[in-house]
Amino acid sequence: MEDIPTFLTVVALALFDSEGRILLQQRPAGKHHAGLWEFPGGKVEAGEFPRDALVREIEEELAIALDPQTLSPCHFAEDYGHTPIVLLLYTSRQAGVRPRGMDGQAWRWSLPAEAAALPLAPMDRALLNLLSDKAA
Ligand SMILES: Nc1nc2c([nH]c(=O)n2[C@@H]2O[C@H](COP(=O)(O)OP(=O)(O)OP(=O)(O)O)[C@@H](O)[C@H]2O)c(=O)[nH]1
Repeated sequence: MEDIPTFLTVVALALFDSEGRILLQQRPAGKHHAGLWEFPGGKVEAGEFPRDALVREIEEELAIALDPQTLSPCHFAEDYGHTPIVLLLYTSRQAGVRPRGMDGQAWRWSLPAEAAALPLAPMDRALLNLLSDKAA
């Protein structure tokens, strides 16, 4: 059997603030799905565990030192497009976070209803609906 994964694993974070808002970022120009809003995160690299990949991505993208102890596995989504992807969504309520867009990307805190009105990355609308009950 070939030692090649059949799908990409992507990890993403729904970070809640004390008002039940979620941190979203806009995919930068030049990337796949540029301009769409998403939960911060990215691809799990070979040899990495998902939550380590998430801590790395959040540091790289938003200069947030995420405490892994605050992470809870929450939902997953799948997209069987050209490159099949399984996205693992975690939540965190880590306090005192001050994001910086390290790729020059925009970011915002949004209530679930506000987030639903944004143009979202493909798998995110379903994930947002599942998250809405966790906002309060
Ligand atoms: N990070 C992230 N990716 C998402 C979300 N929803 C969703 O459909 N995706 C898709 O999952 C894939 C993740 O790739 P990515 O581009 O974020 O990963 P990465 O930062 O490691 O990519 P790179 O290779 O450009 O550095 C993209 O096709 C992206 O559009 C989401 O909420 N967060």
